[in-house]
Amino acid sequence: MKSYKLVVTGAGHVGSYVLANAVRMGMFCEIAVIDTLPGRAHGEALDQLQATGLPSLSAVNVHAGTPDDYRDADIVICSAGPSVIPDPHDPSAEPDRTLLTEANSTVIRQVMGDIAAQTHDAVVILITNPLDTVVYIAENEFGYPAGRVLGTGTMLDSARLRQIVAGWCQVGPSSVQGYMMGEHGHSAFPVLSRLSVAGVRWPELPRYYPSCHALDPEQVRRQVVKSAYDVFNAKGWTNAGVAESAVLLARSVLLDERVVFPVCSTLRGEYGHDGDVALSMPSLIGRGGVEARLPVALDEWENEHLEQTIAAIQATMADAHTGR
Ligand SMILES: NC(=O)c1ccc[n+]([C@@H]2O[C@H](COP(=O)([O-])OP(=O)(O)OC[C@H]3O[C@@H](n4cnc5c(N)ncnc54)[C@H](O)[C@@H]3O)[C@@H](O)[C@H]2O)c1
Repeated sequence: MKSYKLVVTGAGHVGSYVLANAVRMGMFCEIAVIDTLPGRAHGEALDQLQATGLPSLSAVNVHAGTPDDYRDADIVICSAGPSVIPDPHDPSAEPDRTLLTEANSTVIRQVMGDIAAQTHDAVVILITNPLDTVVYIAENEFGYPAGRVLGTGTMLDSARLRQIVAGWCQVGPSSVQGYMMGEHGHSAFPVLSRLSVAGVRWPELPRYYPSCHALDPEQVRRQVVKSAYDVFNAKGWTNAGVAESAVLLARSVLLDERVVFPVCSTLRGEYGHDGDVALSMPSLIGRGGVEARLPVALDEWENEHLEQTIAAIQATMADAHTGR
């Protein structure tokens, strides 16, 4: 029977949560943890290893790793590199993730170089921001096979959207189908033309769910984008939603689930773009990573926002000296 190995690269607020969720998922027999901060990978790995002494967890060989661990990895989840930090003088500030472009384009080039030197088989799931530019660099600068590099992208933004709509309708979030597209950042937009609550489309929601008032798309968009900063400004970082997204993606790959998630990858002809931008859109996830992108037709407002988000991502890509 095949036993699966995960490498978690970057074991800060996000990576340590990924590690905890991955241990609890019970699908990996080995997890290697890599971090440049002395002691961090060892400490996080040892902490999780000790937790496996409890009967609720399966036995997992969790240990500090080196780049050699990429060689036989099935999955790599990377959250290496700094995050933006709250402004102590402005508790409602929304610092743009693109502030990280210079630092994290260097980090991803180093990490992806290490991965590509050891394997072209592992599916690499990226979290590091600015996510879309980081994915573009990793996918296009290292000769890695198509589909095997992806970013959690707007999976997290989409979870926030569904949770917010569920609150408006007073239903459980699993009754909401819908997603955000574009940049994992300020220019992400909701695809309301495709959103439904158990089949009831967006314009009809107030009729069936009186607590849900008609809102224009821009208000929805702003609320979802702001919701990230509600967490960020309160606790200093975000980690729960993105860690769950990454581990869910890992499971979908390992089980070849062929489920559709809004993840980030480089467009190859979709929406008239071929190899010049990476963004999140509905994508089929299976054993090969991103097995297909599904370019759903968008309405006029959504198409305008698609162009705006592409322009925003390409500006960041230019700052990172990548792209065409
Ligand atoms: N995509 C998303 O939805 C999402 C959500 C939250 C955070 N993030 C991003 O994830 C990243 C990590 O966030 P965090 O809050 O965990 O930050 P953090 O500062 O707590 O942790 C980052 C870790 O990366 C390590 N690191 C730095 N360079 C490294 C390298 N070259 N190799 C290995 N490890 C390295 C650091 O030592 C640190 O432990 C940030 O870029 C953040 O913006 C993305």
